[in-house]
Amino acid sequence: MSDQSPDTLVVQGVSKRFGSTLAVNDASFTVRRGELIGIAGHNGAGKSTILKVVNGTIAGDSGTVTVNGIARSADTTVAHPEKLGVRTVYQELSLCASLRVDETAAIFDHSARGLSWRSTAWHNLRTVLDEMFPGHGIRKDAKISELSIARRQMIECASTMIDSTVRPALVILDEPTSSLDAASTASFYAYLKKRAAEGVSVIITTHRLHEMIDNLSRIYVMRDGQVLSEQRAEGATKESIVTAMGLAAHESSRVAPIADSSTVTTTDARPTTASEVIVRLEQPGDDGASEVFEIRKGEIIGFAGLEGHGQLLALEAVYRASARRSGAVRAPRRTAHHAVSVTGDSAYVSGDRGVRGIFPLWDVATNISFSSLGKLTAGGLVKPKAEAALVHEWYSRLGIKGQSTDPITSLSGGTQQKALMARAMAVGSDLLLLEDPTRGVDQATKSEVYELLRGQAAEGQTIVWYSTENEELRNCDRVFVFRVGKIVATITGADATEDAVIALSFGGQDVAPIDLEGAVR
Ligand SMILES: Nc1ncnc2c1ncn2[C@@H]1O[C@H](COP(=O)(O)OP(=O)(O)OP(=O)(O)O)[C@@H](O)[C@H]1O
Repeated sequence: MSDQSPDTLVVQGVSKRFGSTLAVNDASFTVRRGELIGIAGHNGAGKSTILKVVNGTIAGDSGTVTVNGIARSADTTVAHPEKLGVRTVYQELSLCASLRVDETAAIFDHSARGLSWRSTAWHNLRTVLDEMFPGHGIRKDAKISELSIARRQMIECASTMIDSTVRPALVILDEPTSSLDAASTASFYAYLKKRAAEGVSVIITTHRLHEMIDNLSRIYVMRDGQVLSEQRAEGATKESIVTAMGLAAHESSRVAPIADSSTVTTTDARPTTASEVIVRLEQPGDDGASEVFEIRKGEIIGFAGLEGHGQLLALEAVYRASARRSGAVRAPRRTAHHAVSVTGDSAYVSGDRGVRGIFPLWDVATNISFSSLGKLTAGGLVKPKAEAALVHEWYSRLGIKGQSTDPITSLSGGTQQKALMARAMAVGSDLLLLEDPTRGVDQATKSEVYELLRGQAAEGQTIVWYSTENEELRNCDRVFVFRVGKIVATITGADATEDAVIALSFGGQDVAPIDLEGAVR
């Protein structure tokens, strides 16, 4: 890039307060033309807030924001940031559930006019989607409500790059890959690098720190509202970023040593103990005989694979097959690929916290205690002290910050996720079913969550854990890898490296387009 080009973004001295919370404190940073930069920080550090002040969605209290040489006071909002070439993907996805994909595309694409507006908009969106996420499998007539969270995330990301009436100059991506698998994430960053070379500037926040290090040029680190340091991505390490965030730079102690993927064992990864079988998944084998996969009491099992290959369908089937009471058994549940039976009750942490997770009108405490009210009740009335004690316990176990009487929506995204984890873990069910449970959660808390899960498992709770973050699968005892709806490999957690999981997901061959989950989630 020419040194003569003006910086795409200059943020100077921006502050923003919500009541007693100083969310952003005198923050300054710069993004040059064609740069991919990251903003890292602990949950609640102020990342989403500063980005909303930059795009003018919310008014700051002080400071200035200069986009492409045009300065404005940070205390003014902007009605149409896209007219300034500023596009944003928010952490909480914002697509309208009742629209079709092509109708959704037209909202972002102001060049889609006239009788053929739908097809113009779809053509422009699909052009980006095909390059950003090859094999995305998204149809123009699908309703947004029918799409998985990963596919909605893909649509939001692609929509920022459509060359509409005003070309994108600054693209702001708040946790854009939090539901994407490794293959989609890799193609996404390859696309961003190409657009950056054409002059588009990009700001990304993510708690997947290795993504920042591998793909961006500079990383700003926020801590308690302040932009405290800047690191060149080349040379930065996870530890250097976590330390700058002010978090203990401890990796999970039990994470297994990285195995050589050539030695991955796929045939003999059976549970080592002979404890009670809690989940039984049966699927037809290639030779017509059925294959049975058992999950035993106290095991941590990962469900892995490329997005949309049946992991979530299986996880939901396990949930639906579980009983209302601990220890009870229900009739097996049949899906297209599996017959599932479960002994005992379960609690489920949804990966789609905006739609299937939080109760947005309730306070934090009620969001946490809701699923445990049965054990907090006497004579039909909730015991306030017992409820407060439960909320207090989980606040401290997961390091939740913020008043428990505040609306859940006033918490940062990662902190809301912690509240959802607390809700499910507090139930004390036989089975804990996790769908990308650490989505948006910072590195230090992740390590604590991993430890908590191991503690729960040691006490006899069985955990089934779907994750798009292959790195965290190493915390599992065993990992089931799915391809085209079926379990194709079972490996030990120690063998579950990113390379091994990807290799098994593809199975050394082209897999069918990812379209198993889309129509049902
Ligand atoms: N609308 C709001 N009302 C009240 N407080 C808010 C509001 N939005 C954000 N906050 C507070 O501002 C602080 C910064 O939140 P922000 O969402 O910017 O953090 P973040 O760095 O993006 O966190 P995360 O990594 O969890 O997404 C938090 O303490 C949060 O509770």
